[in-house]
Amino acid sequence: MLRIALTKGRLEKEAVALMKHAGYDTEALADKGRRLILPVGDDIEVLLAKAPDVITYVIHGVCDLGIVGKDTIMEYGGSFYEVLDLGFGKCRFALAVPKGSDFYADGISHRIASKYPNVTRDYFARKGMDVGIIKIEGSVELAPLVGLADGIVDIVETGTTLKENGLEAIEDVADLSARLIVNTAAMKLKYPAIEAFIDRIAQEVDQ
Ligand SMILES: Nc1ncnc2c1ncn2[C@@H]1O[C@H](COP(=O)(O)OP(=O)(O)OP(=O)(O)O)[C@@H](O)[C@H]1O
Ligand SMILES: O=P(O)(O)OC[C@H]1O[C@H](OP(=O)(O)OP(=O)(O)O)[C@H](O)[C@@H]1O
Repeated sequence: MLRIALTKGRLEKEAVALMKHAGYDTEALADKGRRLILPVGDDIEVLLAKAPDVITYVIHGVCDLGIVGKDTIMEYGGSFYEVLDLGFGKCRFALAVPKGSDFYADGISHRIASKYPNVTRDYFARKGMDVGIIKIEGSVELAPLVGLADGIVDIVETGTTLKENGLEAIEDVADLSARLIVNTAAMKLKYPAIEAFIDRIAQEVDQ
């Protein structure tokens, strides 16, 4: 039996579609109601969790595999194998500021709001810049609008949220997409089953 932690929300639908195209029986996932653990055929069960919790379940070994965004992997890290770029959930991390503002002008403070403080710290550390980081849980675009921050590091997909709130991306931080991760011990102990799953999914991703 393999147990897979799947990020619920935005990544869920495409992850389920990918498994279905790979030949897995995803009927229970399509009609899940409020259930959080769903069977996929006889040999797999899928657990639905918030993104950072997917990593927690995989690291602790209660799930063998996980499907999670690269954003979450970059922010939380941990010891696991990242085996496949699943090719959906494509977006990017960007640094965005109020349109027309000069973030790097002399005398400007560098307060950055983000749901991803570690990613933000690492990004500016690589530039040799010490910035103030304000952790925000969502709708991060609000922070510069009300003067809480000078800029944000956040996910950008279409750019609509930035545009409609008078912000502009000035630097790309990283390309993001959904990834398949594997618990390190499970990779050894359940290798044949895990390899078979990775192969079937990888074939679909390539197409
Ligand atoms: N605009 C977006 N475009 C593409 N992928 C996105 C976008 N926003 C988030 N994602 C991806 O989907 C994952 C889950 O995002 P989702 O918004 O469903 O959950 P969340 O970030 O935990 O927010 P919430 O608290 O609203 O559930 C993110 O970790 C990221 O990988
Ligand atoms: O470039 P866009 O296509 O506009 O997408 C980007 C938005 O999507 C995400 O927010 P989400 O809807 O998950 O809400 P949140 O801000 O509460 O996390 C992200 O944090 C941006 O706000």
